[in-house]
Amino acid sequence: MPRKIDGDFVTFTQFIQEEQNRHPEATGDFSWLMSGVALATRMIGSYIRRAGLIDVWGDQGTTNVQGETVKKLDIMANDALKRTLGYRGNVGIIASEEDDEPRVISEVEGEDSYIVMFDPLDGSSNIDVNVSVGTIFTVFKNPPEIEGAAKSVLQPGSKQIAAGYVLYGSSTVLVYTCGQGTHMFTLDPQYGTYLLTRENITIPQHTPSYSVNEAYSHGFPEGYRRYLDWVKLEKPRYSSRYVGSLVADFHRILIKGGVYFYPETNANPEGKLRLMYESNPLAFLAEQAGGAASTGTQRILDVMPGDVHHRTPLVIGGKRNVDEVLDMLQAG
Ligand SMILES: O=P(O)(O)OC[C@H]1O[C@](O)(COP(=O)(O)O)[C@@H](O)[C@@H]1O
Ligand SMILES: [Mg+2]
Ligand SMILES: [Mg+2]
Repeated sequence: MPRKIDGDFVTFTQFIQEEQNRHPEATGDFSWLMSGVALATRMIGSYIRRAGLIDVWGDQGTTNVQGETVKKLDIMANDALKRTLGYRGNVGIIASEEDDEPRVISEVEGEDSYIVMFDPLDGSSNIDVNVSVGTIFTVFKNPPEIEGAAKSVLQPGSKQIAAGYVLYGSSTVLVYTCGQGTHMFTLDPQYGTYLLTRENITIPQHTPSYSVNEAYSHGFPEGYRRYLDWVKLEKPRYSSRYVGSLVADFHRILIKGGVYFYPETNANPEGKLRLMYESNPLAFLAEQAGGAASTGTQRILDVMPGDVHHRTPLVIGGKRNVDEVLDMLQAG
């Protein structure tokens, strides 16, 4: 059972406060920022749970900077995050999958100025069919010495100060790290509060399970095809799971282990997933849970981004599972 304080579950806000108390230099602004993220995800969760009762299904009728068809819920989620973060006063810059460029939202400077980047709705192709989707976020310090939002956001993932996601599934869970382990909170629908349910999660080192969209494997680099042939012959037999929502596929691996990969493909020669608000936050969570995350040739958190929508291949999961894939890639 999760840790309790005086017999009560630990709330997300209490947990952040505890972490901050371990940092005497912290000013408390950070927990105010995180409460903004938590509020926005509760709003997004309520839209998702009422899908069909309110108009959230279908396309918005526009295409985003990624060239993807934008869903109504992508925009509703994006607006919810921008609104709640906009009120915080300590968020200097935001960037989103759905916005062309990062934007300065307040002139706050110095130690208490943060950058927040997010994928407001992850797994868009699953919205209309009631399959789990998510929201992914990451927080960096806003470097006062760098001019302009476009440059300020270009920091390697190793500089993240916090990251997480919310999975809108059979229950709504928030998974979070600020570099002191990876922890999970479950939304109590009765009180609308995120409560600590798993602390210091550890990804199993090895689980015979992989997750990939094999429909594209003919376009994968040879090493990945070699891995897929190898796992099918291995004893005990590996199982395969693929939801098609990155957050849902990653969450299963966080709890049960295995490996997820989205390599370079013919359609996406640099990979499909975005470094800043998909691969980096999940890599931070995975490493804090004893797992690993790679581009196939480099640790994700060491990648220097070229721009805010930088794409990257991703191999993520239990350490030994990831090593098995990387060994196949190197065994060229
Ligand atoms: O349909 P594909 O090519 O397998 O891609 C699925 C992947 O694309 C994504 O939907 C991309 O994320 P968005 O939905 O946020 O654009 C991931 O969640 C998922 O893992
Ligand atoms: Mg996504
Ligand atoms: Mg998205």
